[in-house]
Amino acid sequence: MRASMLRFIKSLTTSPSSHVLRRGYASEAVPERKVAVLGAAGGIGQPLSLLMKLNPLVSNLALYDIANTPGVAADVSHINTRSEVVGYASDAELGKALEGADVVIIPAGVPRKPGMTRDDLFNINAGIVKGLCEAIAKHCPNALVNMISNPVNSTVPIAAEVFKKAGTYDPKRLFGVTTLDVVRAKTFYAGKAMVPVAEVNVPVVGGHAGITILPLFSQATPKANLSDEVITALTKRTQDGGTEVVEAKAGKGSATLSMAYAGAIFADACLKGLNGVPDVIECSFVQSTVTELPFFASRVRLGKNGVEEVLGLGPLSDFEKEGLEKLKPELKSSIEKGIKFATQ
Ligand SMILES: NC(=O)C1=CN([C@@H]2O[C@H](COP(=O)(O)OP(=O)(O)OC[C@H]3O[C@@H](n4cnc5c(N)ncnc54)[C@H](O)[C@@H]3O)[C@@H](O)[C@H]2O)C=CC1
Ligand SMILES: O=C([O-])CC(=O)C(=O)O
Repeated sequence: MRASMLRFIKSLTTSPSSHVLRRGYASEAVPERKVAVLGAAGGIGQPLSLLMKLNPLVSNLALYDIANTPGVAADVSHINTRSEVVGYASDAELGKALEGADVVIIPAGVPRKPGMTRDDLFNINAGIVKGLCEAIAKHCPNALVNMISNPVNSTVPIAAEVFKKAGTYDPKRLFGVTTLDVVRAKTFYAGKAMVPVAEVNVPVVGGHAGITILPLFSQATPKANLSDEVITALTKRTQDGGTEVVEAKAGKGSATLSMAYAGAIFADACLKGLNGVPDVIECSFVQSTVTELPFFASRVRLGKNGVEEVLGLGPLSDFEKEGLEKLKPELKSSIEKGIKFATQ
């Protein structure tokens, strides 16, 4: 997945776009696909919009934000790639931004500052996500929704409840984006295992906050003989990856560039699935029966209707089994908090 993303970015800088459209994404003509980014002018939204503009699977790119959209949309629209770009700048234009969207990516909302948990964002972001999901239910109920706004462990259940209330809920079409956890786990593992990072695969399961993020390094490939101490340290660094960036940015927000990259990888996977590309698998926080919790992140096979199959956890080490039991109470309460907010 990552290799193909790098390939298409490289191809865009060396080839005319008509040429790019014929490259390896599908054997037949590439279908029209509309992607809407909600929160497009933000720290994540801007580089994510750029990356979606570079994606040859996108034919229409709708950029929506409540502030600074016209500048971002004008800027991105000058790039000579396939998609047509339209900016939507106010609540009144949200419906038009969403109409006909195949994939809606939501990085709208406030980011953390040092000392905050993701849950501290709940009071502001829950309301933002609820409003945006009500509009999605109305204007593009069949879209695949990629939820980036934190706390993901609660915003995904909020979205599900909003869609249930509107009568449009399809669990196959709602995704919490946890790809950044996978991106980090791959990078950190490659550094310790001394293997080429592009070849690394590591599933990350659970949720997207602190100890609810559970990287399964026992299943990492290429295999490496890492000590228990190193695995413990790698696990902690992956769980604290967001905080590492928040602290380094010292009050100027959280991960934006690596998140845009991760969001673009996940949206690309959704588009490939919609287009019928086989064996597209990514980790995501989805409605799940993998554990007793109603939502859980694990590997998911993507297809023409969104989630084709939620894959199981596979064999876990004792350390991972312990981590799984430890994360459940926190994840459960974050899920319940989201459901309560949306149903009250
Ligand atoms: N899932 C993940 O792995 C990650 C999630 N995040 C989360 O993504 C969210 C956004 O982060 P940043 O882009 O850094 O924040 P930011 O503050 O730079 O950008 C947020 C954007 O959302 C816009 N916005 C606010 N309310 C809106 C609404 N009702 N409709 C449309 N747009 C609206 C703002 O105008 C702003 O442009 C945060 O909640 C952050 O915690 C961040 C990194 C990783
Ligand atoms: O840590 C944060 O607040 C942002 C985030 O979710 C991440 O970087 O994983």
